[in-house]
Amino acid sequence: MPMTMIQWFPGHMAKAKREVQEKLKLIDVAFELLDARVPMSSRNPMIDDILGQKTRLILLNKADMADEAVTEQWIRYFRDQGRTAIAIDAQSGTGVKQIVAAAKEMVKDKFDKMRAKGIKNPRPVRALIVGIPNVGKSTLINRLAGRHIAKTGDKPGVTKAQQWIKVGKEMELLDTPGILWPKFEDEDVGYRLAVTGAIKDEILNLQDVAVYALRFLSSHYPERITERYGLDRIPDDIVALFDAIGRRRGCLTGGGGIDYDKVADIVLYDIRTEKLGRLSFETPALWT
Ligand SMILES: Nc1nc2c(ncn2[C@@H]2O[C@H](COP(=O)(O)OP(=O)(O)OP(=O)(O)O)[C@@H](O)[C@H]2O)c(=O)[nH]1
Repeated sequence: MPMTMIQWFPGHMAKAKREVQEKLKLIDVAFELLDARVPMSSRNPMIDDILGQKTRLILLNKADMADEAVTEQWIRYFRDQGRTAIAIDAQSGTGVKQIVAAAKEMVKDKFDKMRAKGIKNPRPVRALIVGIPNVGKSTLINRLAGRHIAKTGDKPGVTKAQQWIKVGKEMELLDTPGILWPKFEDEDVGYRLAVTGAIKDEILNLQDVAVYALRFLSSHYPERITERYGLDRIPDDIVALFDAIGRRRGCLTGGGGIDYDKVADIVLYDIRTEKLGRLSFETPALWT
């Protein structure tokens, strides 16, 4: 469901939190699904409070689109905080096999205790996926299930019983993920989610989003910009950069000026379809 379909009023946030906490009672491990390109911006700001002491595995999804070196930095960053994070691509399945093994390892003590109490064959490890909209929860559920599980979404008045999806013999996953909200009040977060396509383009001004993206890319990946748009160098002035890309791409208005909306469209399209290569829009250094 696109982000715009969900109205995150305080009451809805409280309800979402309550729903996730109800589900936590049923599971051994929570999979916190983040976007590898923007792990902090795609994180729920209250996640530590919501998950409490529940065993948690961080999954950096869409790693296929992220800068590999930066993803490694994030894995180390989380490790330094005592958390386990693994990079995955739910769409193609890369890394997904590691999930069951990592989850089993994390709940080993709990299951060893069950065995010590005389339970010979403890039940499969039970898990729940939580994450903000569009981070890939349904894609991962389908990937782990090995088949298509219909999205349930919020249907007023329809309460559906929780179903367990079998993931091989050793794991069971709740069929409905926990949907949480991102940190709306932070402007950078909003822009990063917009650049990566998690927030619908209608919510923010497209030119603003492209300005944000080009500024970031100019300082972090300058050669990608110069190569892609055939520029000798990146102009210091952002309008001059829009002009240069616009001229290269023939984004002209009737009067011969530059069509900035068109330039913004092209740049964001190029980012989201990997025409500029694999990109990460935040590094741990920005958050420490
Ligand atoms: N490149 C890439 N795209 C992915 C990956 N996982 C999911 N996607 C895409 O991301 C988009 C959102 O995926 P969904 O699975 O619908 O996300 P969701 O978290 O269930 O979204 P909501 O229903 O809004 O909560 C879809 O277009 C997916 O195809 C991935 O690992 N790599």
